[in-house]
Amino acid sequence: MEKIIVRGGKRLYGTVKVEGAKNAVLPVIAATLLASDGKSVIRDVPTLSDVYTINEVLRHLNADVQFDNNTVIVDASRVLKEEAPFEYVRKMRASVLVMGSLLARNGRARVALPGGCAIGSRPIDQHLKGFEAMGAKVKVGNGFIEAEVDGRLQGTKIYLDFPSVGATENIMMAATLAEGTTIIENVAKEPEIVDLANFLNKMGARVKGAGTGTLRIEGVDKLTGAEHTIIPDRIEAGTFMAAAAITGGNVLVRGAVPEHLSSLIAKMEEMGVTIIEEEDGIRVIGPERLKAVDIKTMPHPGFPTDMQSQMMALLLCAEGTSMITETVFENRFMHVEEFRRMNADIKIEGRSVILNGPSNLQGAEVAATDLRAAAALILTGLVAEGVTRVTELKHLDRGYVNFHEKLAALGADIERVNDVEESFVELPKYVTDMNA
Ligand SMILES: CC(=O)N[C@H]1[C@@H](OP(=O)(O)OP(=O)(O)OC[C@H]2O[C@@H](n3ccc(=O)[nH]c3=O)[C@H](O)[C@@H]2O)O[C@H](CO)[C@@H](O)[C@@H]1O
Ligand SMILES: C=C(OP(=O)(O)O)C(=O)O
Repeated sequence: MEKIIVRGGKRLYGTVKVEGAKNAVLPVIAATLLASDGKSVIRDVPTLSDVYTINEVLRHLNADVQFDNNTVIVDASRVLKEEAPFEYVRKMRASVLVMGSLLARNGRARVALPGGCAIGSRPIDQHLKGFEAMGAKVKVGNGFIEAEVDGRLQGTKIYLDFPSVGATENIMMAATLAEGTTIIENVAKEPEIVDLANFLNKMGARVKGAGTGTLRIEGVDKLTGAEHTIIPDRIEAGTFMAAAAITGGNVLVRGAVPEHLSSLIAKMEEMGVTIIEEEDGIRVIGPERLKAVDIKTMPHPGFPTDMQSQMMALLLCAEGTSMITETVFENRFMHVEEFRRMNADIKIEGRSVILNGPSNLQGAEVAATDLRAAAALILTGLVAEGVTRVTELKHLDRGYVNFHEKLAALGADIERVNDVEESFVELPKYVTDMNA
């Protein structure tokens, strides 16, 4: 079994470079399906398992996809198939993002129902409501969602019950080729939405209002492949900012965009962390003692749910009582039990978690429950007494490229091993004394 093994106690120093954003690149690759002409060239693509999965989905749909040197090249000009089967959607829920493009391009899409996952039930009713409002007939049965439209989708007005990131993206993609104008209200304002809109506009779409609460999309007849560079990953950046802060280190997170990270920066400053905006990134200097704060996750520009577990790791080390309230997903506290295995003083009360810090954290064998939990457990291992072993690394590989190598380059005592290769055998004290 693969594990990451961390020995706590090292402060982190140096510079770490942020990759392109996972949550931007997945919808952008899905959007390349809209181009009936020309190739799309997407740069700064991270080598994540999710990227390989979305590329496989596109290949299955009959697009030609190449991925080399952090660049994805897609030629979707051939006739596309219409079905994204369960084997892909099971691996990665974001596979559902091909639905809007397929429906707009083909008039028909058949995508396996995504189902729930470790962080919640995650329905897609808002995506489907949007497609229906644009004239599609949507049928759910036998584990699939089928959407079909006679002729073109029709521009219309859609109000989302919740500013869902995926629904905003899926409906926006579908609307680019609709007849007439689509106005979507109460949309998500995440930087990844803006990145997708910028890419669509380079393809010839007419999308206005990205980053605000209302999108206005004038449908066009045809889209063409375009070139685009993906924005830096604000969650990977935030995770390294947390790594610097938790170890009392001094790290420049190169490529981090301060405007994408305002809520995190504000909370970290409240905790006593020094944040310096430099020309090419954000420098984070951890204090000797972190202060307790309260956090509530919200849609952007609120505090991101994807940083909730990493902040929990940080707050375990803060002095005083903190409360974290999760409002975006109903079940994103699976990591709490794993923190408890590391001796964390933490309890769940409804949709909140109460932490009494600082906990006397101890290394333990823990399992990642989702990708951000994987990162958070590793962060905790950086400061826990003794050795922490983190398993279920398939989650980590969905969202982080070379995570342990980047931490090791900053001075962490960390390695990734297969069980049989594990080199951190705990030797009895008389042996280490003899070797000293
Ligand atoms: C690939 C990607 O970009 N993933 C991100 C995206 O996920 P995703 O796009 O799935 O997240 P959403 O914003 O859609 O979901 C937010 C909330 O809305 C609910 N909901 C959503 C759609 C819907 O039709 N009905 C409904 O009830 C969800 O169950 C959840 O409780 O945004 C989340 C919220 O910032 C992030 O945590 C994920 O990292
Ligand atoms: C929850 C996340 O991703 P996904 O929506 O792909 O599961 C995440 O990036 O933290």
